[in-house]
Amino acid sequence: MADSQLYSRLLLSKGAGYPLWLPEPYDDLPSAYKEIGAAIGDVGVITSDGAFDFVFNICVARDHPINSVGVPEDFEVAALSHGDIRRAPRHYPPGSDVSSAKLKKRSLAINASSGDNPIIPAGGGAGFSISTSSREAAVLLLPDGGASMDLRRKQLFRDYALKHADNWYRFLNRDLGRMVENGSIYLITGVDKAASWGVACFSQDTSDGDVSLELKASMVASGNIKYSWTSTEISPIAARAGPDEPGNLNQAVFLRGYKVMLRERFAGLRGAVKVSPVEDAKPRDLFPRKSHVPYSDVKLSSSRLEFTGSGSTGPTDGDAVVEDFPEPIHIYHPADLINELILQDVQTASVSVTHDSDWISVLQDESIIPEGQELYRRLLEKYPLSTNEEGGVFFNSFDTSRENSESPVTESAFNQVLDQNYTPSHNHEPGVRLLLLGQSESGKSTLLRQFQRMYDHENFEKQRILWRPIIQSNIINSIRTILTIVAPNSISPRIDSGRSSPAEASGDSITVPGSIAVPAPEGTSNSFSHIEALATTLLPLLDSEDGYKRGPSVEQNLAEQLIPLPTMEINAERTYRRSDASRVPVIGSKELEIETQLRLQSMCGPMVRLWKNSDVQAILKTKNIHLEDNPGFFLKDLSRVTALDYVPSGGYDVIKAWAETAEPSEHTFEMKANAHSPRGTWSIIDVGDKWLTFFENVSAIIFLAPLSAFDQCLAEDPTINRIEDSWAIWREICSSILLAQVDLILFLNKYDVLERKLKAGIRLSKHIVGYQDRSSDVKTASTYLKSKFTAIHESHCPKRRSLHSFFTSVTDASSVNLVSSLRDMVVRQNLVTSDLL
Ligand SMILES: Nc1nc2c(ncn2[C@@H]2O[C@H](COP(=O)(O)OP(=O)(O)OP(=O)(O)O)[C@@H](O)[C@H]2O)c(=O)[nH]1
Ligand SMILES: [Mg+2]
Repeated sequence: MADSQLYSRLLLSKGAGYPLWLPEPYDDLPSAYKEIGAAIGDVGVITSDGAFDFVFNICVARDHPINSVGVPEDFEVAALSHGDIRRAPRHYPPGSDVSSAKLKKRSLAINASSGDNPIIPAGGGAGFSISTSSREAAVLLLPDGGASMDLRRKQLFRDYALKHADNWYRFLNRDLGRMVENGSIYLITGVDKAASWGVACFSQDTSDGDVSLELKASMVASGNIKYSWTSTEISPIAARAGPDEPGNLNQAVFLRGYKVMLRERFAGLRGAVKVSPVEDAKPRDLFPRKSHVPYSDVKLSSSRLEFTGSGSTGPTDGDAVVEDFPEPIHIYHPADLINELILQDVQTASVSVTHDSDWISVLQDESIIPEGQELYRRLLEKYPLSTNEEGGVFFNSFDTSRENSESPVTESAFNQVLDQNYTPSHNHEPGVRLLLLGQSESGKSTLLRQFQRMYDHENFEKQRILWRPIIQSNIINSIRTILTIVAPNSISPRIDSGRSSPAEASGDSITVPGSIAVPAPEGTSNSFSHIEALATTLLPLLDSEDGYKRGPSVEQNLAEQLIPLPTMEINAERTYRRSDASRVPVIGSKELEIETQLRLQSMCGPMVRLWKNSDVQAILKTKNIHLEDNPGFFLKDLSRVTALDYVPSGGYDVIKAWAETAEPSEHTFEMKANAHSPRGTWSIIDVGDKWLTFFENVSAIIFLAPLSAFDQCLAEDPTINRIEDSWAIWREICSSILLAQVDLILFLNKYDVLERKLKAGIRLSKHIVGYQDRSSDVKTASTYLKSKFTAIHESHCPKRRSLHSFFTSVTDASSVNLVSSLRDMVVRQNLVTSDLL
């Protein structure tokens, strides 16, 4: 089987439409077409090498440059209304794959030691490696992601196709001499497009260990990234990558539409139709051995095609019959046999159309698509076959009552649709796309919440209650931190085993390796036994956290409108995340949440006493622990947040709550017009630590650097100061060639905490050697830290660009104003072209 056939056959079962082995537009097509690639309204055929051979488009006028090949005689424009096209610009996030088999995928590390320019494609690292142990597989890899667009009002095209089918075949075969087989004409109603892709497939008789491939990025002269496959196992794998000239979102990886078939008007032909039993059918068996080529008046003399002349059993009116393919390469498309079977069953019909969504809707999670006859059987069970007055037949999978209520077509609305369909790729991404970057706990999610609070207020309000388990977990964490320091002997056995009972734990004989022994300040033995007693009382609380089941992160649970992005394996050296998974707040069941709230309420008194205890405060101070500045600190609000009817407040609790971002997510906001900025859609991506994977079509990056982290080290490497780590990430972002065009906004965050720490006497010079003996006031310190960031920016940017930097405390309500001025700035600085807003 040809590679293209194997590939499409394996990926058809994914239900995304017809997969193209050759996503790039053919070179000889009109340049206006090549720029945008396949689009809604295209009429063409799938070729045996797995491409879409475009002929004309029904949505634009006959003299549109796209229709330079010509249009059928009775051509009329298929008029669409505004809103008829549903667009999902980021349907495929960068680094996505569509694969027929289980795949191990990894982003490749950039080899920093090679001294190469760091090329960081959108997919992260220097490309991807994939491997599978399956016997056969087809895979589509989209390093830069992809968009999808679909016609909402498909009925319009269905009726159009039924009406014009005859004309189309006449035009293609008689006028253009294309010799397209009956059933092959495809009217496109939906397409998935990408700017880059890799496709691969193989099939081998025996499974011989893993098959692996690497899709690697390289930069071409235009400055764009091009991908190519490398493999050590050339033999069984067919693989392609493209495009050759990257830059446009014009590569069609999946098509959806109507397949159109005419009734074969000759008895001899109908008799030749052979339908194989479903169980042992192979793709080529599913097609008639004689193919009908309607309206061809070409004298066919090749061995493949034979014109059988006129006569009672042969074609007349210039029709041709393709006879006896020596090794026919039929392009397998599920809709083809369905159309044939429909026409067999409905003898009065002269033309049949089947939409891809019809057969997709009867797929049942199968790894290989069932044969057409089985699909036809399922379709008959699900939808009625309907005919129209002109002799057209189709599966009626639509709610026709809705069809009649469609809004009338207007000229301007139609033009808008054309614009949507035919504007060049860089204009395809409407609105502002902001990427939030920065080391862990830098304030990315907090800033996002400020955006949500301001611009998606209704949802933000609705979601407040969902933060309660997170806040519960934050409180318990704070108590655990205190007890670990002030009463290690009481709680450490629990930390170790998580299971020992309070009776066991309180025994003096238990020795705890690694626990911190804090000497009791003189004359405080009474107080210390009081602390021990409090610790024993509070121990069950620590257990209650252990009862939390691992679950999705709060970001995943929060809102339906969040678009989850895929988790990718990222090179460990490039993650700046602490690896302590036990710190990830998780959400358990509602019952557990209520139970925990009850416990918290019943222990509110002991918790307050523990926190307020002067010895506890003294010990924390001696050990330089400033709990108030730790993420998720709620001990000052205990009586409020432990109330049974507690609902987190939006302005304070939700903003202060601490939940490590486990999964990247994208959030969309509809921004209303204000005095400075027009209306527009903004999307903000909070990537957690998976940041290398996402920067396609980003308008600006907001980099958050927590200034207060100057006295902290990375948990995973205590030799690295967190501020220095921030500088290292910043350097990497500034120097990236691929980000050279992206505007950078620097948030020097947690200014409030920096100020408190300095006032508390923590000296910057003790932790940042270069600070030397400068003054310890917050102004001097913050200006110094900022100058380090700006110097890195200046010396590492591949080309000059301005930097917008701010001192921020994104937890403060005032940062809402900053967010709104940021909005104006993003617009003013022309970070996006104004026509998009
Ligand atoms: N006081 C203060 N706290 C802040 C500030 N910014 C963030 N925080 C707190 O710091 C903690 C971490 O903030 P997040 O927004 O979760 O940090 P992040 O960058 O999303 O962290 P990850 O998801 O782990 O990568 C939260 O508890 C915030 O309330 C700030 O400017 N001032
Ligand atoms: Mg976060």
